[in-house]
Amino acid sequence: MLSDSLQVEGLSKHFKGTEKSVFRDVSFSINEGQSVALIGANGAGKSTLLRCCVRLIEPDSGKVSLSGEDLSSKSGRALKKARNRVGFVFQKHCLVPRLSALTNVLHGNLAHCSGPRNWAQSFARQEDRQRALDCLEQVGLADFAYQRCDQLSGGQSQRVAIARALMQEPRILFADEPTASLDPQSGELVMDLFGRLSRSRNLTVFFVSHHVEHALHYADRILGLRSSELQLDSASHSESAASLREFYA
Ligand SMILES: Nc1ncnc2c1ncn2[C@@H]1O[C@H](COP(=O)(O)OP(=O)(O)OP(=O)(O)O)[C@@H](O)[C@H]1O
Repeated sequence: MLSDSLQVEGLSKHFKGTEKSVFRDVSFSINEGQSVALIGANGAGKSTLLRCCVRLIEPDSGKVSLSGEDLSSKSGRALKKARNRVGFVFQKHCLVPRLSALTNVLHGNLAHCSGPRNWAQSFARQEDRQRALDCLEQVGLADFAYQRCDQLSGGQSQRVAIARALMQEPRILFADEPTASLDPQSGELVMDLFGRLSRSRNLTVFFVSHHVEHALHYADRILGLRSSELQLDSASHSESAASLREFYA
């Protein structure tokens, strides 16, 4: 499986009409197959940074590259194509509730399709349906393929959202507080899944979390945003729950 590295150089963002910059001059890089956690207090700028990395939010300055390919200079179709290499999992899983798990996962393939957007409902090719079933199998939900998503629990829904991201065949996965709405056990399941995917597919994973234990256990490296700066970039084995909690003080 191909995976991407991420290089971020001197990224800054200031929203118009607000007093101070969300972050200034942030630089870091993530190697292929690495799992990296981003921590920081509420409002520190974690979601904004994640989105600026793929220009879902436009940074004011700085450069972002995927495996050395500069995203900052791209626009239109070229930017969309590069972005298709990035899978996104959000805190709110954004599934279509009345559709089955399988159809929602098939939507992950839309980025690679040129035909009409409603094809996924009934005209998916057999090989795509099989691939979607395989993605559901990987997240342990093969038996729920034909269940409507509004009949799934929060943890199951989040795993469908991960299967949808996998359907896109991403080379790097961004996850923004993927366990925020889950109970501790479902949260562990989802994080275990990221760990497994990172190892088995050599998938690069960049996730935001408020759980210092998740950051310590599931990430190779931990980044921390505070006072508009990247103040922590450290191997997780050099940190402890106490040292990370201090970061929130
Ligand atoms: N579109 C926007 N316009 C103006 N300000 C914004 C916008 N989006 C975010 N902000 C501000 O930028 C700051 C960082 O927000 P962001 O959501 O990135 O923080 P966060 O670290 O992800 O927070 P949380 O842990 O609460 O999810 C906040 O002060 C927020 O109010």
